[in-house]
Amino acid sequence: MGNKLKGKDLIKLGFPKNNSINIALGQINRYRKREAKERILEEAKEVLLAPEKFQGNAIWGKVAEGLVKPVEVKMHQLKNTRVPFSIYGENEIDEQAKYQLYDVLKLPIAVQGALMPDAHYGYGLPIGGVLATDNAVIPYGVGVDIGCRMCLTVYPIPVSFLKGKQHQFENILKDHTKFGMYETHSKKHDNEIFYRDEFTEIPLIKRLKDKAYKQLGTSGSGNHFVEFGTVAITENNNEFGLQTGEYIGVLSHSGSRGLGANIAKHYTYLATKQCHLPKNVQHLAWLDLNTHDGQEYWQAMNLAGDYAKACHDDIHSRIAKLIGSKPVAKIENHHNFAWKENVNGKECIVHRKGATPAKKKELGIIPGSMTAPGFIVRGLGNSASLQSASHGAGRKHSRRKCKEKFTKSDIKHQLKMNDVTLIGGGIDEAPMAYKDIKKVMANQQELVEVLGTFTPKIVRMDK
Ligand SMILES: Nc1nc2c(ncn2[C@@H]2O[C@H](COP(=O)(O)O)[C@@H](O)[C@H]2O)c(=O)[nH]1
Ligand SMILES: [Mn+2]
Ligand SMILES: [Mn+2]
Repeated sequence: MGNKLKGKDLIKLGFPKNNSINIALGQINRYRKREAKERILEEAKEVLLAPEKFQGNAIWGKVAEGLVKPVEVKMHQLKNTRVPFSIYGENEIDEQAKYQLYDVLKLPIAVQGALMPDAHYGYGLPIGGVLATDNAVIPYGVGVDIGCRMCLTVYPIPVSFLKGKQHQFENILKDHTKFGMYETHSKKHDNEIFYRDEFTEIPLIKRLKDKAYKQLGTSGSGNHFVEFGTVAITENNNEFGLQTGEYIGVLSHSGSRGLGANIAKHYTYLATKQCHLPKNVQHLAWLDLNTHDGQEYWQAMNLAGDYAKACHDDIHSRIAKLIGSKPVAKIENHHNFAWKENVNGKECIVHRKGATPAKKKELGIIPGSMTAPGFIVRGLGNSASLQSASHGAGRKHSRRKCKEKFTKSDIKHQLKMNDVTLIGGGIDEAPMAYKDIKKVMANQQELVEVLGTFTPKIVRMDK
C-alpha cells in the first residue's frame, strides 16, 4: 500500500461512502486542514493494517468496529494509546504540543512519553517533552542546543550586601559575561575538556575545536542569561548544607554554543537520510545505537553536554572570584539531553527536551522569568513522568507575538514593579512571554518538592 489511503480503503474501514473523510475535516480549522488530513490518514492506515491492536482505543477502536463515523473524530482525540504517556497540567498546554506527543508515540522505537506542565510546540518533540526509546536516539529529541542547562550557585553573603553594591554587581555582569550568537573571548579559555579523545578522533569535532575554545564561557543569545538574585531557603537541607535563610545567588542559562549546534545539525542530517519518515514527522528521525553513526552521536552529544557544563563552570568561577566568595551550594542540570535510564526494568534512552531530571532526591532549579521567582526543587522520582519535571514556566507567547503585543515601556514597568535591573534583553524576551510559574509548580507537585526560591535582581541577556 502507498503512503496515502484511497477511498476504497476508507470504505473497508467502515467509513460510509458519502460521509467521506473531508466531512470530518470540515470541522477542523481550515488553516490546519492539510496537516490534519495527513494525521487522520496515517491513523486510519494503522487501523486498517491491524484493527485488533485498536480494540480498547477510545476512538479508533470504535472506528475499527464500524461504530463511529469519522465525522465524530476530533483532532485532540487522535491519541494512540499503545505507548503509555502522561501529561501534567493538561489544561494549560496548547493542543499542538499534544498532537506532537501523539505523533512521537507512534514511532516504533517509542517506549513511554510525557509532557511537562511548561510544554509547548517545538521541532519534533515538543519543548517540555520527555520520551523513552528503545536503543535509539533522536537528535531533535535532545534539541539543537545540546546540554542547554541551568546552574545556580549560592553564596554565604547577606542579601543587604547586594543592595549596597548594586553598581558593582551590575558592572560584573556588563564587563565579565559575554553574550551574542557569534561572541567569543579574545583569549582562549583552556579547559580539560579540550584534551578529550573526541577532539582528535571524530573529524567533525576536530573541525569545531578552535571555535569551541574561543566560545568557552560565553552565553550566546535568545533567552540565555546570567543573573544575580536572592536565594530563600525555606527548608533546612543538609544535602547541600544550607540552613533556612536568605543568600545571594547567581543563576545562568545557556548551552553548548556552536559546538552543540553543529553536532545537532550533522547527525540530524544523517538520521533524516536513514529514516525516511513522512514530512510532517521528519524531525523525529533517529539513529540506532547499534550503528556507527548512533554511537558517534552519543559520544558527541556527551561531549557537548560536558562542554556546556564547562561553560557554566567558567562563568560561575569568574563571578565567584569577582565577588570574593566561594559558593556553598551548586545546583545544575541539563534540560536538553538524553540519558541511559532504567524504565520499568529495561534500559532505555530517555530524551528530555526542555525538561529537568527529577530522580528521587535529585536537586534542580526551575526558573520562572526575570520578574518571577524560580524554585529550588528535589525530585520525587515519579515514574509516570519518566522522573522528570518542567525546566521553567514555558512560553505563553511566541517571540513574534511578543513583538506585536508588548512595548519597551511595558517591560520597563514590569521590571520596576519587581525591582529588577535588566542589562540587554529584547521585546521577544519580555518577562510577560512566560506562563505563570506558580501554576506550573502547582501542576507538578507529584514530580518535585520545593526547598526554596531564587528571585532575580540583576539580569544580563543578549542585545
Ligand atoms: N530567571 C529567569 N528565567 C527566565 C528568563 N527568561 C526565561 N526564563 C525561564 O527559563 C526557561 C528557559 O526556557 P528554554 O526553553 O529557553 O530553555 C523559560 O521557560 C522561563 O521559565 C530570565 O530572564 N530569567
Ligand atoms: Mn534552555
Ligand atoms: Mn539554550
